[in-house]
Amino acid sequence: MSSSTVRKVGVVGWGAIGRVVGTALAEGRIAGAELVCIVDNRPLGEAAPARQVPFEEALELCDLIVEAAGQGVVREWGERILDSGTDLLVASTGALTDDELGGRLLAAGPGRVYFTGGAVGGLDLLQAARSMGPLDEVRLTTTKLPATLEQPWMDEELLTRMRNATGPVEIMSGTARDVPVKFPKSTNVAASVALAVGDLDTVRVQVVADPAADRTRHVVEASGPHGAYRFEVAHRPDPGNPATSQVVPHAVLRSLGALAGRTGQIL
Ligand SMILES: NC(=O)C1=CN([C@@H]2O[C@H](COP(=O)(O)OP(=O)(O)OC[C@H]3O[C@@H](n4cnc5c(N)ncnc54)[C@H](O)[C@@H]3O)[C@@H](O)[C@H]2O)C=CC1
Ligand SMILES: O=C([O-])CC(=O)C(=O)O
Repeated sequence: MSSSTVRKVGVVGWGAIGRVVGTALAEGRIAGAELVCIVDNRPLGEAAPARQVPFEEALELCDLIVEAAGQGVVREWGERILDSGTDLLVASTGALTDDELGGRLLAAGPGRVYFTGGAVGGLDLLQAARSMGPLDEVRLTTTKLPATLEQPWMDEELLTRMRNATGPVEIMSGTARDVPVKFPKSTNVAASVALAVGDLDTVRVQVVADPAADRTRHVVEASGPHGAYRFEVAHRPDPGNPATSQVVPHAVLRSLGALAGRTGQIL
């Protein structure tokens, strides 16, 4: 592949996802893509495999930015990235619960916006099913360790119930519009399912804290005029950041492989 076709990638967020993604890129493990720079709001020190740069500089250096930092970065920078002509691969899909932002990102350009499947599977099939007509019912149940679900808005009563739980405790139920706003680092999957089925309000989400959840579980159940679908995953959490499942950076790398033009894989 000539150097002009190699995607110049910047990783925003050097955490559980970004480190694995950036390291694989720096080691040349994704054909057609190279790591050019890293953006993070903390100093990274010398061990990072590429230069840490301010966001504005990343826009000049890269033609593809991987967001692995949080919903706030998508809100603050998404449109500017796309308007500069740089493509954007989003991990924090929960930012798209804001219809207005979603509309602006999808309309922005010349850069193009992509979403990784992240921690959840079956999105390709749900998109295919929805192309035949709207799904009637979609449910997501996410079960995680209680500590990964604690939020600043929770009152003492709820925190105590979660911390003292001896079995599963439902801590929120709502739609894919409501839930990712309340658990911004933990329920992006709800927004990803909604992106696939094309409707935030149809997706009913239940968030469960379970002290026995040594695996993070996402169960998607959907039905419509053309069939019924059920996908269940049970992921080992990242040891450094148990809110994120270990597989997520590898899902991002798979998305990057597709964007960089690798052949022979399932899209
Ligand atoms: N789509 C999916 O299935 C999943 C999506 N996510 C999303 O990915 C995000 C990142 O996940 P992790 O790597 O596990 O988080 P992490 O907390 O381990 O790392 C985030 C990194 O981003 C940096 N950061 C935060 N805000 C920033 C800003 N404004 N500017 C620059 N750097 C900033 C932090 O300093 C940190 O180094 C999560 O917040 C979540 O929104 C996480 C898991 C699954
Ligand atoms: O990693 C996971 O299993 C899911 C997650 O954190 C999210 O949806 O934000």
